This record gives sequence, C-alpha cells and structure tokens, in this order.
Amino acid sequence: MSNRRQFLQALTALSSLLMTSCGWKLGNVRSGTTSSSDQMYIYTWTQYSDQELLDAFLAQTGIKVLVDVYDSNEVMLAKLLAGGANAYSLIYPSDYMVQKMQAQGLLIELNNDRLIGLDQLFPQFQNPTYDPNNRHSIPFNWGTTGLIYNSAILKDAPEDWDYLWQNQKNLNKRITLLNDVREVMGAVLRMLGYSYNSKDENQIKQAYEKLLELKPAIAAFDTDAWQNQILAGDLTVAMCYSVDALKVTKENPQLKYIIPRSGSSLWTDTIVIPKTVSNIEGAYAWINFILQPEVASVLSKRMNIATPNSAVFEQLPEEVKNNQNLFPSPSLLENCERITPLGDIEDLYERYWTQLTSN
Ligand SMILES: NCCCCNCCCN
Repeated sequence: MSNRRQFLQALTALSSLLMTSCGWKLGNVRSGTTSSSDQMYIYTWTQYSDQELLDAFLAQTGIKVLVDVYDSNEVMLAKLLAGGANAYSLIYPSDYMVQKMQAQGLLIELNNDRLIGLDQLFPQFQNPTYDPNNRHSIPFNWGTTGLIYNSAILKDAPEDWDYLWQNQKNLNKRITLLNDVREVMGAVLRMLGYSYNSKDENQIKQAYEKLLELKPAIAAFDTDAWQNQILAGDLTVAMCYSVDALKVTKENPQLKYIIPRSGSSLWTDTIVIPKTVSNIEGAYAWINFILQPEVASVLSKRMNIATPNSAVFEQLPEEVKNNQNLFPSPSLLENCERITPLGDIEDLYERYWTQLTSN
C-alpha cells in the first residue's frame, strides 16, 4: 500500500472517528500521562471480552481494564496509523494483520521469559506462518468464515457461496456480507476458482463485478449488526465469522452455520503489544491471564473461543470438543485458506471495495 494511500486512509479514519457519535470517540484518547499502572486499555474485536472476564482480571491483578472494539483489521490499523490508538496496551489483530503491523514496525517483540504456558499451545500455534515462533503475537482464537442461515425459512440449505447469486431474487435485502474487504473479495475469488490471495488484476476485477451483481440484494456490509437482525427474523442469510455464528445458533438452533464447499478463510486472531504500549506490565499480566488453563477453558465455554491450548482442549466437555463449528475437522478445513498480506495490489482491492460499498 502506498504511503499516500495509507496516510489518506488514516486521515479518513480519524475524521470519521471525530464525527461519529457512536462507538469510539476522540474522548477515548488517553495520553501517556493519564495512564497508570492500575489500569489499562485494550483494543479488540466485539465479543472477545465481557464484564466477568474484566472483573476476574481486576480481582487477580488489581488492574482495571477498559475495552474499545473494532469490526475489521483495516479499521484498527487505520486508527493506529492515525495516532488514535496510542492508549492501547494490547490489540487483537488477525494473522495477516500481525504480519503487516510487524512489517511496519508497530509491534514490540515479546519476551517469552515473561510468558507462561506457551508450551501448551497446539504445535501449529507455536510456530505459525504469519509470525514464526510467535515473536510478536500470541494466538487467542481461531475459526472460519462462512454463511449462517435461517433453516426455518430456507428449505434447501446453502452449501456454497454461489447460493446467494442463485437465490438473489428471493433473498432480496435479506442478506448481509461482512464489512471486510479481504474476506468478502476473497470468498468471491474462491467461489470463482481462484485464491483468497490472488494478485491477478483480472481475477480481482471479476470478483468485484460478481459482487456488483449481488449488490442490489445486499442489505448491508456489516460485521456485527446482523446478529440481532437474523435473530429477529429480518435477515435470512449472513456472511459471518464462526465465533459469532456459534453465539447466535445457541440462541436460536434453527439458525445454522456452514463452511462453503468451494472454500473459506481460516483465521487466527491474536494478542499483540503495540510499540506505543502505555502499561507494559499490565499487558504481560493480561496475556498470562488469558493463557491460564482455567481462564482459557471458561472462555471456550462462555464465549465460544476455539482455544489454541491443547491441554485446555483435552479437558473441554465432549459436546464442546465435538462441535464442528467451533473445532472443524481437518477434512472441513482442507478447503480453507489463510489470508496473507499482498503488498501494493491491496490498493486495487481497496479501490474496488470503496466503489462497492459507497453509494
Ligand atoms: N466477534 C469476533 C470476530 C472475530 C473475527 N475474526 C476476524 C478474522 C478476519 N479475517
């Protein structure tokens, strides 16, 4: 991504943050001088923390945690680059975003001597491709991206992404797609027989044009609001992350989650410490707290976190371990692909994304 584009994106992000009256506000910017050792700010995805977790951490360490949330890696990065995230001691980027942030010098190298329990991670989480030897990130949750649908309304279950195009008329304005450029463009690339990480301009254009075809039927590009809408019966199908699908399907078992047949994305969300960290002691204390088997196990059961910790996994109740939406079998994952950074061609993805999602 060019510096100029990055700067403009950062500027746009900052001004929209200044103007918006909901979510994160400029008032949330805490200068280094106001931070103290007994409180800390975390920037994460929705549903990755709750009051019980924050209370347990406070009870254990005496540190009060305040949480702000984002709904895409790109929003988080833009805010960080705009200087609007200096207060955060911890951030939860996904795999490819760890690589991007690391390449831009935004992350501290973790001191493994200060971390307890890394040896309990499943082998594939001890040396991930996006961050060899977990030098800058600790895996927190992993999952897939797929479709959730209301089985009380759709008699034929969707099996692949192309279901949306084939049923576009019936599903008019009852579909949402994620507000996530790489996930949405990637899914369509995959449906067309290409890779999530295509660098081929013609393939990327085809994906954009396919999405333009579907656009009239799309109610919104959104990452979180679909949950209440599908529960209320206002949506029939939504593109979503497995962790969120699990929460919603527990509330209404007629809602079903599928990993599309032609392939989907397999992601890992992690915890990193940004270079601008204001409470480094607190940051390490939080990571160690999350790595504690008792905490990780509660997170799996209460928040549907797919634990990367093998010891914790072994102790989970059978019905949690066997939940294919939470821990999909290797055969289901065979077709999934991990999103990777793409360099300058990401500008093209962004351009198409802006055209698609604006107006
Ligand atoms: N509400 C939690 C959603 C977490 C989703 N992970 C993002 C993966 C992006 N590729």
